[in-house]
Amino acid sequence: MSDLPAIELLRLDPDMPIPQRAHAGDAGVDLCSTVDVTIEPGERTLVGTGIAVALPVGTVGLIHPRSGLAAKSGLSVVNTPGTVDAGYRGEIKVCLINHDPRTPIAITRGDRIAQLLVQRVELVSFVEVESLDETTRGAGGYGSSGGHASLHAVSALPEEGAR
Ligand SMILES: O=c1ccn([C@H]2C[C@H](O)[C@@H](COP(=O)(O)OP(=O)(O)OP(=O)(O)O)O2)c(=O)[nH]1
Ligand SMILES: [Mg+2]
Repeated sequence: MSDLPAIELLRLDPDMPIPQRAHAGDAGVDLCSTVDVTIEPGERTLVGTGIAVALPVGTVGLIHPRSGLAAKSGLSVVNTPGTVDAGYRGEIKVCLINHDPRTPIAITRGDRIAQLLVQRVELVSFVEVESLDETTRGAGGYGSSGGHASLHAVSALPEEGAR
């Protein structure tokens, strides 16, 4: 499926399964937690996956949340997507967060808690210049193109008495 050679993978925890695609052609392989842990609402925790890999230079591992768990329980990854550098040989860990405001999330050892994608990445260099070329966007960003009028956070509205 990929032009890249099979990626060397070490199981630091031999009980963990080799990360698998749920379906052929899926972008990510699922990563499992090595620990039992309960994450309280709004809390985060770093969990091990028992897996280490040797990614080829010119690729990056990206750790994404699983959408089903996100929708059902509010489980996500704090630094989504997590970046696994090609030179990293340590255990892949996942910084999980419970976004649900009320309900704790119980993780059991072996649960599939996140997914790892491997992508090619450009290892560009940078050159300092005096000015940049002109574009139609220019320095406009952070909403400069409009269209979010109805999406402002409630806290951004003026106080009741001030309206
Ligand atoms: O979700 C993640 C993110 C990172 N890592 C590992 C692999 C990665 O190569 C290393 C460093 O990650 P990153 O560069 O994002 O963190 P940093 O805070 O900049 O640490 P460092 O100073 O080690 O680069 O930590 C993980 O295991 N899981
Ligand atoms: Mg870094």
